[in-house]
This record gives sequence, C-alpha cells and structure tokens, in this order.
Amino acid sequence: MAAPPDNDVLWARGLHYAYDGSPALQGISLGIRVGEIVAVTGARGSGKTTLLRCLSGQTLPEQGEVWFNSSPVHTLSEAARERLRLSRFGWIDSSPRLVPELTVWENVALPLLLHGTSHRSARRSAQEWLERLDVGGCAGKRPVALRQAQRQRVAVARALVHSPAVLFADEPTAPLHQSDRAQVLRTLAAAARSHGITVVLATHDLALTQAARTEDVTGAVLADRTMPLADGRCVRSPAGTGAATVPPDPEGTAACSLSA
Ligand SMILES: Nc1ncnc2c1ncn2[C@@H]1O[C@H](COP(=O)(O)OP(=O)(O)OP(=O)(O)O)[C@@H](O)[C@H]1O
Repeated sequence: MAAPPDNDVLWARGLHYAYDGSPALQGISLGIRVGEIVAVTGARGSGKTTLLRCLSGQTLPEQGEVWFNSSPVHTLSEAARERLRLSRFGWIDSSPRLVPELTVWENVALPLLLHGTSHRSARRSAQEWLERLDVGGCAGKRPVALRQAQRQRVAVARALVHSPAVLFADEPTAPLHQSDRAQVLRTLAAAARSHGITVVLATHDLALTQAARTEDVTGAVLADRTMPLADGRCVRSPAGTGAATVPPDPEGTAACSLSA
C-alpha cells in the first residue's frame, strides 16, 4: 500500500465500519491537505459522523488505515489515540457541551489547563479566542446565561484555543436558528484559516455551506471543497460545489479527493 503524501495532514484508505453488522462506512479513502476546510456532506445516516470519528481516532475502523501527519493512527493504543486527540485535534458537535459550574473563560481555558499551561496564560488565550468569536463580553458569565448561538461560539473557542492541527466539526450549526448558522460557520472558518487549522466539517445542509460561501463579507470562503457521502461511500459531487472526487476504483474502494 502506498505511503501517505507528505502534504496530507489526514489520509485514509479503505475505511469500513459497521454497527451490529449494518455497514456505516463502505470503503472510504481520502486525503486532506494542511489548512484545508473540507465539508463532508450527505443525507442523515450517510456516514458523516462515523467518518469523522474514525479520522479523529475515536473509533477504530474495522478495515482500513488512518494516518495523521504521515503517522498511523489505526495502530495506536486507545491511550495513545486519546493523547493525540487531546493535543492535536479539536472537536465540536451539535450540542455545545460546556461545564455549567465553570465560567465561560474557564470552559475555554480548560484544554490549556489540562496541558499544564499556567493559569494566567490560559486565561489570556481564552479571552483572545472569545473576542475573536465575538463573545468576549461573556467571559465571566456561566453558560446558562448565554443564548444557544453564544454557547456554540464558546464551544468553537474551546475547540480552537490549543491551536489543534485539525478541527472536526460535526453538524456544529444544527441547534442554531437559521439566522445564526451561516454566521457561526463563517466565524469558525475565518478563525481556522487565520491560524492554519485544517477543518473537517460534517453537515447535511449543503445549501448552508454554499450560502455561507456566497454571502461571505469577511473574505473567508467557507469550504475549499465538499466531500459528498451516500450510504457510507464517497459519491461524485454536484457540479459547482468544489469537490474533487474520482470514481470508485476496481477494488470497490471509493476515493474522495485523492491527493496528487
Ligand atoms: N451507535 C450506533 N448504533 C447503531 N447504528 C448506528 C450508530 N451510529 C450510527 N449508526 C448508523 O450508522 C449509519 C451512519 O450513521 P452516521 O451517524 O455516521 O451518519 P450521519 O451521516 O452522521 O447521520 P446524521 O446526519 O443523522 O448524524 C446510519 O445508518 C446510522 O443509523
């Protein structure tokens, strides 16, 4: 099997995963370059969450390989994968899981404090990220005092505060009001781009990713390309979505956006 290209931060080949014998991933291969923002799209149940979980080391694929920065992830122990996730990856999902007893800035500083960063430095970084995400004024409040959209921005700040190499965002705008969705996505994309953070974004709302792209007033294009899934396989994207996909290979291993 070929080695991953050097400029791919994430690289996967032939991923298969099933829940109780029911297939969720059926031979997905992909390469994601450093700093790219990739939107994994598809209907509910198409395999987006399972793919993100496999790429981030939360779930071991039953078959196939996952590589991060040219090192295998699928052969690591559970403890080593946990360390990798804490230090190099960020994760946001549809419900902002903030610690209710902590203030907003303490929630954001948490990943840094867990890594041994000093209290003063962690607080400064947390405040900077909260301001970047337009919720700096909420730093001293408890999560319960925030609107849902503000809580999700705080979750984005917490996922980015330790400058992860890759941010995984699984339907991050699902709980938000329509008017907040594109704005939260644009803010997330702009923050990731300015820090060279790769983003893998799962969404079933392709219209939203396109709207965020066309309505952008900050200069931050949302996704560099889309990676459409159906029934756990990569599929060719509709024209104009920026996807670079190739048809399934002769071994039945569908390949998304193969790197050169
Ligand atoms: N914990 C689980 N137990 C059993 N089946 C599961 C589990 N999680 C996912 N599945 C099934 O695996 C398939 C892929 O699910 P997955 O959540 O990865 O898709 P998705 O595209 O993220 O869907 P959604 O948009 O609804 O989150 C679906 O058929 C789903 O019902």
